[in-house]
Amino acid sequence: MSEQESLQQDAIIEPSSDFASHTPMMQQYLKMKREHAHALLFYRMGDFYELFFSDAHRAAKLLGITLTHRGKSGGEPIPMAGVPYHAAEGYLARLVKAGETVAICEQVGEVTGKGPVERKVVRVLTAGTLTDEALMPSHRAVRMAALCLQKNRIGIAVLELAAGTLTVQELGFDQTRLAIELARIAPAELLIDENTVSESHGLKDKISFDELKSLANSSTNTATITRRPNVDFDLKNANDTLCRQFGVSTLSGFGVDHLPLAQAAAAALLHYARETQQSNLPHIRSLRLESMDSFIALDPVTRRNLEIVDPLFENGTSLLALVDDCQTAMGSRLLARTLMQPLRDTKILDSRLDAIARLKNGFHDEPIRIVLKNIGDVERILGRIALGTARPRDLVQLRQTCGQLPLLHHALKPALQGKGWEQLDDKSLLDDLASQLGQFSEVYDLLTRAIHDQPPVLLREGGVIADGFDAELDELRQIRDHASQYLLDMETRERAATGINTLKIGYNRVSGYFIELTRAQAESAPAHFIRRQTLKNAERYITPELKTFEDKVLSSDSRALIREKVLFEQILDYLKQQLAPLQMMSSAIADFDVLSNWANQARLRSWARPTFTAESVIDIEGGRHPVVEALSRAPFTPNDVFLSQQNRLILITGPNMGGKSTYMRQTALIALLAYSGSYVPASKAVLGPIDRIFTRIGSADDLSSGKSTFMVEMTETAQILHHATSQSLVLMDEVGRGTSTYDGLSLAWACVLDLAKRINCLCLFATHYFELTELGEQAGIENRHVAAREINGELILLHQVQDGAASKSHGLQVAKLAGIPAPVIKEARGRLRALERQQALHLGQNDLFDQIEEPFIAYEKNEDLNQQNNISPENTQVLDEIDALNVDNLTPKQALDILYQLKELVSTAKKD
Ligand SMILES: Nc1ncnc2c1ncn2[C@@H]1O[C@H](COP(=O)(O)OP(=O)(O)OP(=O)(O)O)[C@@H](O)[C@H]1O
Repeated sequence: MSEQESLQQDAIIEPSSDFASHTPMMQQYLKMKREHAHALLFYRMGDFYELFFSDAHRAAKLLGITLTHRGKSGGEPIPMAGVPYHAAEGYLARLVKAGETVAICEQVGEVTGKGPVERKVVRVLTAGTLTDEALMPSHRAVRMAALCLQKNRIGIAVLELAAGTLTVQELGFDQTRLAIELARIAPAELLIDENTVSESHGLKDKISFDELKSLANSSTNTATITRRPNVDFDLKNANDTLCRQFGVSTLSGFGVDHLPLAQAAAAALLHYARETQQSNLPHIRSLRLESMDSFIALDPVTRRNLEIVDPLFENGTSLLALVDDCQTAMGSRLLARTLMQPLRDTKILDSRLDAIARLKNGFHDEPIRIVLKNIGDVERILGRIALGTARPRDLVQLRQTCGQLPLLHHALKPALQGKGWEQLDDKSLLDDLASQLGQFSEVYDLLTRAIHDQPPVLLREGGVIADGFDAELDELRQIRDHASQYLLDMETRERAATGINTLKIGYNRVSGYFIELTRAQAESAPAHFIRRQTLKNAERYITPELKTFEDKVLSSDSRALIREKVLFEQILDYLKQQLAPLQMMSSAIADFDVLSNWANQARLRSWARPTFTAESVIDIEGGRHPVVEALSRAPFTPNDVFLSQQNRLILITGPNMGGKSTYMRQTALIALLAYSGSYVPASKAVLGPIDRIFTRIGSADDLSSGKSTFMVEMTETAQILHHATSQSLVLMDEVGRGTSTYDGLSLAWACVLDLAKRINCLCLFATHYFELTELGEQAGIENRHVAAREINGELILLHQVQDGAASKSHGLQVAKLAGIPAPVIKEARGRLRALERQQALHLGQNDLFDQIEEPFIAYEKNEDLNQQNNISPENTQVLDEIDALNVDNLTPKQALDILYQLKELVSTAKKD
């Protein structure tokens, strides 16, 4: 067994508890590890980060790196794993993705030769506090949330550290609402008070720990749960913490002074961010109060079903992926946020739609988008500037962005002047945003003068600060680069001054630089030559000038680096002073990007501007499903939807593959897009208020939660029946199909009535139960169907939604299309007829599993029989019908009905 294998298999060695028995370096390590017990400690050793003891085992396992050992502790080898510092980012990214917290410990002191170099944990990386470019996805925001629960209320705070945005809300505790909020926020890390949560009691007995975990890790998000000290959530201190952060004496300006739990949650986030970043977070300058009532609520199931941000299947396309053609990463992230939280305030939406109209109609978005292409991710760059972790190339991108601002103002001009402007508003959003952009010519000038055109990735590599920016740095570089020329020049000068032509300037490691004269010439040495060394035939001197030069040359490289660092820090300090207007500029750019993107999408895809009304309606003409339309090669068939005060529920019937799900989803997506402030895939869309979108679409076994398909279906249905209101949009696809026919039918029946009559919501209900279409006679419920034709036995799906119920299911034809073998289809057809006959005869079957009264002949046998007797299947059917009749039990009305049916069968057979 190799040493590596034996180490992997060994029990994890813990450090000896006798502190004094460790080497000074190990003592330093252990002290630091004690302070960061829950983190993997990356301990800097020269060009490596090293991990020891159990950290080494863990890192070796997670990263697949070699586990070895360094030195001994209590007579045992110390397990060690290491990664080179210059390649650390990739490893860090993998660890954080795996949910680990990593403390980075750097050497901060000088090497003195006495004891270990001073070290300090400079940063702690956690899933929710990432800000490094290489560690986070560029198009997805990384957010961290904190929950503070007391009695029946909960405070929720959300921090996006890289962008410096902090939002809070406080609401009555309700698990469903919490689920909706966590799905909207999609935090990467969730902080909770260690005193209020336990494995056995969950969060103050209100929600079990497993439930909380599953809310934090819904189908659309994965979050690490981090327990934090109770004191971080202290209600009394929270106000102070926040006031200090924002430099105010009261929080009333933020509208949160009466929300102690929201404050406590926000304070907990700040404590954590400060601790992990070792920074006072200067870019977090305010706090925004949110209310979940300002958004259309979307639970995790609905987000998933509608494939808003993530597709249901790996190769699928989400709505976001389809419509995101933003030119900047900030724009893409804002677009995702916009779709994640559709707004209910139609005034804000209308102002955004006005802006899109103006951009789109005059084609003004095109030049804007061209300029935006050259703009960097300033939002995150500013975050790194504030945290002191900005890198040279961050400043290059900031410079480039500032350089683009005059071009952006120029590109905006026609849009601001109002050409192509439809519905003029007094106060235009575009004007507001343009005024927030600013010019930043000073920042641009400074960065142009200060930062090299193409600096290296890291400051410590040198060559970041441009030549000509700082005289001291220039001189140091000059000395370093031109030392030999300088010496030659000095030599020429000294020869001329002394008249000694053999004067030489030399260097050796012991004495450094010197001027050498022959013994004979030594007498002519001028007074400022200071004797250093006497040789057999020569004298060596130093001069003040040469001494200064020597000091400069010998240390010029490291001094140049130190000087560069000082200058870089000064530039960061200068930029920190400008954070507020720079952040405003970056947020305006993101807005322009999103608005231009919507304008471009609307034009490309022929989308129409939606209108909002106070009446509870959904009136869509020529609606299309944006993703199906874009991805399908065949032309998409547009369809109308009309739901109003009188028509609350549409029952949709029709064949499989007919387009029922597509029709329902497109209705929800049109509403979602409209309430995200976008044009929509329809020729007209008028929408009334919507408080929440619910979906019960498709189903997959949720084996991890131990729920069967039917159980999942019923749980989701129950949620809807409990929580939908008259302003909710509800999509129900084939409810009841997961159980026996009659059970399912009865449930679906009762659900339709409850949705339409009691809840009175806006509802689309797709079903294969034709019996349900009877309900279409009732007030508020309307039958519609997806049309299909059978021509010469071939099924043609028209995807057109028409009034009335479907007349036929065509299930077997669709099965045939799907490639079910012909004998199976034939068998199914026979079975179907028998079933239909029984239904027609009102013999009633309690359950599909009951024995059908009539003995059924297997299809092969049946076929033989038909051939023998030369009886067509239709004839057999008619004869079977008659044979199965129990004439004595029939009422005159039933007898007449059967006669009609038989006649229908015969005439259909004749036509075929
Ligand atoms: N309006 C339309 N225009 C063009 N193609 C469409 C339209 N609606 C649906 N389709 C196509 O038909 C396919 C099936 O649609 P959909 O899944 O909505 O059918 P369905 O009626 O819900 O089927 P099932 O009852 O089997 O669930 C879609 O994937 C799409 O390719």
